[in-house]
Amino acid sequence: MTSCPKCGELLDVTYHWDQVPVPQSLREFEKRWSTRNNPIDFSGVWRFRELLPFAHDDQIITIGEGQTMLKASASVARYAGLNEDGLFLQYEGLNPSGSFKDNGMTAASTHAVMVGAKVAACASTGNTSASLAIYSSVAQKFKVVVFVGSGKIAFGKLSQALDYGAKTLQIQGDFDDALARVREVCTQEGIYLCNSVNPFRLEGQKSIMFRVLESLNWEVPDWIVVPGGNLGNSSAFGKAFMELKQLGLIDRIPRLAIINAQGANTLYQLYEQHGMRWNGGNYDLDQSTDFFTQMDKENRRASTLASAIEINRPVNFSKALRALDVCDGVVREVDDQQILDAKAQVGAGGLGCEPASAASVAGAKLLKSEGVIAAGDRVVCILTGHQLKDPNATVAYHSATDEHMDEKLSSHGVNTAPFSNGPIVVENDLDKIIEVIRSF
Ligand SMILES: Cc1ncc(COP(=O)(O)O)c(C=O)c1O
Ligand SMILES: N[C@@H](CCOP(=O)(O)O)C(=O)O
Repeated sequence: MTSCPKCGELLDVTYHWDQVPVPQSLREFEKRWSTRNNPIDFSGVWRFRELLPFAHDDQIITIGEGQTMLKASASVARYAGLNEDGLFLQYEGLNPSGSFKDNGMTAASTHAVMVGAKVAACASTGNTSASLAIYSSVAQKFKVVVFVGSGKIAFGKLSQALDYGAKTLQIQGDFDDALARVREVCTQEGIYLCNSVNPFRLEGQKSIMFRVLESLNWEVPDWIVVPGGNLGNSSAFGKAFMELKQLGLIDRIPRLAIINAQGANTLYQLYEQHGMRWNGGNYDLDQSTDFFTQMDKENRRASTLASAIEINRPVNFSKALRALDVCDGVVREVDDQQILDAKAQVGAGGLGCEPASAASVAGAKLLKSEGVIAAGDRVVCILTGHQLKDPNATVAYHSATDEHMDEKLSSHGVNTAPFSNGPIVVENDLDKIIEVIRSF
């Protein structure tokens, strides 16, 4: 069960903190750096286990997730208009399945096995399914069924789920349809659901913020900027900071910027345009209900090249409102042109990422241009997924010219490729090749 049978709201994990041996200072977690030969201490999630204390050590299923890094990028900072030492990229593409989802899936898989699940399922635009499938293939404790919308998954991601042995159901419709359906199926069949409706998954995703703080020598940055899709990450980040503050482990909370793609901007519309707020959970439900009724009436579908955030009905909507409240947050939308341009800058300026991830950098640039982020702020952009996840979008961007744009790009409003770095066709002739190389 992932939601309250009475009100339908998603469940949340809460702890009796007074019964948990929480360290007095975050620095105490550094002790685990020297015991990294223990798999639980090696994990970038479970080495913070006192902050997600729902499993015993011997129950934890880990495959070395969370060995990720925070890296300053001067060139991406310049692109965003920030001071050269002020922009950091939290690179979650280093996870075993290549996206941030592994932080959550180690926790969800652990809980699935704790409750004796034999089958787990998810709907996915690709990364959730890749992550769930790899945990199942390593743990060998439960089978996996994945629901994907037709034509809505990048091949890099689909190939992972297939290879890791998940059964994949391609159903008519998009991610929102697939998620609604898998929720029904899981309830009816008693299957363990691993989307971000699962509160234990979000417990694991809190650790991304613990590692950001750790990399900044436990100093709180000014901003966390994250792409917003189903809003699991933003919800988890808000919970992480809320709990750290309650526990007295940090003295201030960074501001949170959630960046929607323009073609999938439900949160942006409801938060920034309709002024919806958390208000202790007593937000005006009617306002969102009307919004979604209208969405259904018009059969309004999410549409963006950043397929991982092509989501119109974010299930964690209400938890994200809480996160925005905790973190004095803002929401912005960026279009596909801004996303792909930012992606090319991230690629050329360190690490690389998939399209959805680059929404964070595009969003930071936008917020700086609006004066919401100041040039001297310390800004952490979350790069949620590996560069190899969606090669089609990348190659299309780099091969496009102003005269000749890829059809799919232009149908999504991407009409120029200012940072294009496409292959140069050159005759297989030594002199000609050298001439080209010398011209760089
Ligand atoms: C690469 C990538 N970035 C961002 C997101 C959006 O994250 P969230 O759903 O937690 O908002 C997803 C999937 O949801 C994703 O796969
Ligand atoms: N981008 C996601 C969409 C599903 O989100 P989830 O966080 O609810 O699992 C994916 O990779 O499938």
